[in-house]
Amino acid sequence: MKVVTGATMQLMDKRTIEAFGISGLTLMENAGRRCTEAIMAEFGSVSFRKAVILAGKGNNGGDGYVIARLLMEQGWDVRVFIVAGSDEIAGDAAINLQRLDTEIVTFCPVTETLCQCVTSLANATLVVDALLGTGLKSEVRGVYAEVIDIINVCGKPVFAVDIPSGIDAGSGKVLGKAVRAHMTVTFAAAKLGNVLYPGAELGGRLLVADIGMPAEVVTEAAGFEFVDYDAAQMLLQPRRKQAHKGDCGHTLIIAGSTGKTGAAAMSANSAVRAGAGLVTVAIPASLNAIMEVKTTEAMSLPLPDADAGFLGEAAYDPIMAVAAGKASVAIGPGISRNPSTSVLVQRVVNDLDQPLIIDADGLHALSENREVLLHRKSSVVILTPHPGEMANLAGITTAEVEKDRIGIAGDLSAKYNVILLLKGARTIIATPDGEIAINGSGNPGMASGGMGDVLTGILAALIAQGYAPFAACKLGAFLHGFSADLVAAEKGEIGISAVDVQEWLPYAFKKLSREALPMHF
Ligand SMILES: NC(=O)C1=CN([C@@H]2O[C@H](COP(=O)(O)OP(=O)(O)OC[C@H]3O[C@@H](n4cnc5c(N)ncnc54)[C@H](O)[C@@H]3O)[C@@H](O)[C@H]2O)[C@@H](O)CC1
Ligand SMILES: [K+]
Repeated sequence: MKVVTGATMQLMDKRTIEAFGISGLTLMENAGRRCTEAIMAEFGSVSFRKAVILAGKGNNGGDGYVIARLLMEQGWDVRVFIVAGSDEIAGDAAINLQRLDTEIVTFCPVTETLCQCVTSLANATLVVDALLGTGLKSEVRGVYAEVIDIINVCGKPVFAVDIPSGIDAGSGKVLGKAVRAHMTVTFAAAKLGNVLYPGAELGGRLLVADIGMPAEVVTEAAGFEFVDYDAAQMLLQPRRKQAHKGDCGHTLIIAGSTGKTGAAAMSANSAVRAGAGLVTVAIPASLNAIMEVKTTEAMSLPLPDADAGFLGEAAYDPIMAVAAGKASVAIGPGISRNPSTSVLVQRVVNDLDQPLIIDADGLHALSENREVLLHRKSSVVILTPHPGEMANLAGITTAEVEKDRIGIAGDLSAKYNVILLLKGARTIIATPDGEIAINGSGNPGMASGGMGDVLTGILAALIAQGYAPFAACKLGAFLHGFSADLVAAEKGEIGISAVDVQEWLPYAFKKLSREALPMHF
């Protein structure tokens, strides 16, 4: 699904009107009609049908007037409250306002005029939020903020036009105060504010409506890819019926140290569950016995131990030897932050030419010597930081990362010529040539240790199976979250463990597959 900023949507509107001769009035009519259809689909069968429409002074309000007219045509009782004076409404919105019976319209430019609105809401079937859309420019204050409070406490289903009022369409952030909607109908393409948190949560169920914008305007607009179920399904490749393990790739995972053998085991076992043909997990020799127990399908490879259960430079030669011919190499989960381990990671990342996935303590090692990324031999490097690791890599604070996740991920990806997968609620995947994908799966139950190790294993396995790097990251991030969603559907969100997500991966693949189940004769 395509996602754009509010500013891009305004350019798309402009191009549609100027280059294709489709008027703003037509777009507004279509927008209002699509919203009305969605309302009728949801509430058309209720016996008492009263809509209270709260409109702002701009075109979002204009959509609200169209909805008012069309719902009245369907026999609804409609009341429109406009948070502005009558002289403030202009353009297409004014034309649609004139089409309404003046008796149903009340202007509420100041707080004192809001009591009628509150009274009217008491017996409403639903409230339509047409206060502010992509034109929101600043923090919501004054009478707009009070109306948002009224909407949020009224206890009625809330239908948001384009985006919940108060959400910044370019970031999903709440500008001062925002409406909490049950459902949002957005137009032509989703806005970032519809899919990024907290906007995504405040919008409720999202529908993207076709308002007659030419397909080329939508496809050619600068934007982002939202990886939802349909998009992930398109990425999943069927496996050849004659496939053998040699076709499915051999991945090497270099991981683990004393106290963190679980990270190595989860990465290795997740690579198995994500379909790698063969998995070798390279660990410090003193941990081999426990690794043999924690992994069954994966082969463990004991490496020279620097001391009590961590790797140092003595492991460099054996790693280079065993990595030869591997389809992918993952390095970092639980590998420790010992100085000698960090030096080893830096040398290995510098010298290996296999596709690399670098996570966790591996990223810490790179933060201490970022130049390695510029001098490395491998043409495919995927970094999978969480916001704290990203902050270290970029030399900024975690708060700064969270302020502009897409921008920071994009910048670092271009700077180091790597695919940057920035984890979090709505994982961002950035490529050096400027592509950005946003993952749509996952749930708060994933906020627990080990989830990143599972993702590393999934990515290592997908790359080993021959997926192109960007496709592997999009599909891998989706499967990771989708598997957790399947676990949550069964067990609930709280208490989900990373191993649960690992073990549900085959079900996630199965649910995503377009293939019929194999028939056995
Ligand atoms: N041709 C078009 O441009 C179309 C626009 N459409 C609708 O129009 C919306 C965008 O319309 P507009 O650009 O008129 O803007 P909005 O209707 O989103 O904003 C309304 C007005 O609020 C003001 N404003 C900004 N921040 C504010 C704040 N914090 N507090 C109070 N007022 C604030 C702005 O100055 C603007 O005049 C879209 O979200 C969509 O709903 C649709 O009708 C489809 C076609
Ligand atoms: K709105």
